[in-house]
Amino acid sequence: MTATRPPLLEVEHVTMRFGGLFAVNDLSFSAARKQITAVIGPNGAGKTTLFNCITGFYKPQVGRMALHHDDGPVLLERLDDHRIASRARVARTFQNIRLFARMSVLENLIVAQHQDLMKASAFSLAGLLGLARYHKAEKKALERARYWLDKVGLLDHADDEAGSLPYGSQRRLEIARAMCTDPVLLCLDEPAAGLNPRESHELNGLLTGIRDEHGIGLLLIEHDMSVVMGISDWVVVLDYGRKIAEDTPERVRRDPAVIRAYLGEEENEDLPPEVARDVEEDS
Ligand SMILES: Nc1ncnc2c1ncn2[C@@H]1O[C@H](COP(=O)(O)OP(=O)(O)OP(=O)(O)O)[C@@H](O)[C@H]1O
Repeated sequence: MTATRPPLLEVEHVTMRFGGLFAVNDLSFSAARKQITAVIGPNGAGKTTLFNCITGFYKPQVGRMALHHDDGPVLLERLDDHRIASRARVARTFQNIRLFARMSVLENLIVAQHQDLMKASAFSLAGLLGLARYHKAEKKALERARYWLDKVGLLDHADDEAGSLPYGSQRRLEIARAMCTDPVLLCLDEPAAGLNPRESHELNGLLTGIRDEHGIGLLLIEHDMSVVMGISDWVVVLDYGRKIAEDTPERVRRDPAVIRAYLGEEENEDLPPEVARDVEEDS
């Protein structure tokens, strides 16, 4: 008999309080390998706080977050953010782009691999002595950077200043930078924010490509429902820090609790367009 493999990420009873406010309240869900799991919910529902817990920026007061590698689980709540990136191999992008604006596009991707390069250089010694293993690591870092620049369509801009790129390209560069750290879980905080419909469509292709070709898990916070409904395999819905639904995109958008959370006491115009269309069709 073969034991069932656990999901990639298991979040169990996570609670994060700020004073008396429960930003995330007794939240449990899991995210699978080779799948895109979206976390959605109205403003203030607790999505970013959840990401901050998973990536070590916050320590939840209660709960367990296990990332299952082939050699066993890593408990994220026990690690600081650097170890979560390097040991657990969780990468993230931010709601507000955080690139090194004055560095070149390529340099941003090399800096992201700083950890590997430092190790290979024995913390500068091997680099200073010109040892082969450092050159090998340096070559690998460059190859990886070029691979991801090609994937996000920025190879021709490798030498441009990152801050000079159009907004949509900076978003793609952030994703490339996160992928250069070779994660098993990629957390994306509103990657489609500020993108036009064409860029949003391209983003969908990039993210499904990462899922299908690289076999990692993606955790996605997104308000753009065309992205959520178009590419997610599973959707977790938060409201006031609590999980109110989790299901496939098709079922979640018809869920009365989800519709109510987005509607509040207001009229349909507050609904994401994809959900509003379903409500109209159903009525
Ligand atoms: N550092 C903090 N200190 C105090 N309260 C906070 C802090 N961070 C978040 N909150 C509160 O926690 C709640 C959840 O916020 P969070 O940013 O996680 O929501 P969100 O779902 O990501 O919202 P949005 O979609 O607007 O980005 C909100 O009421 C917010 O004001």
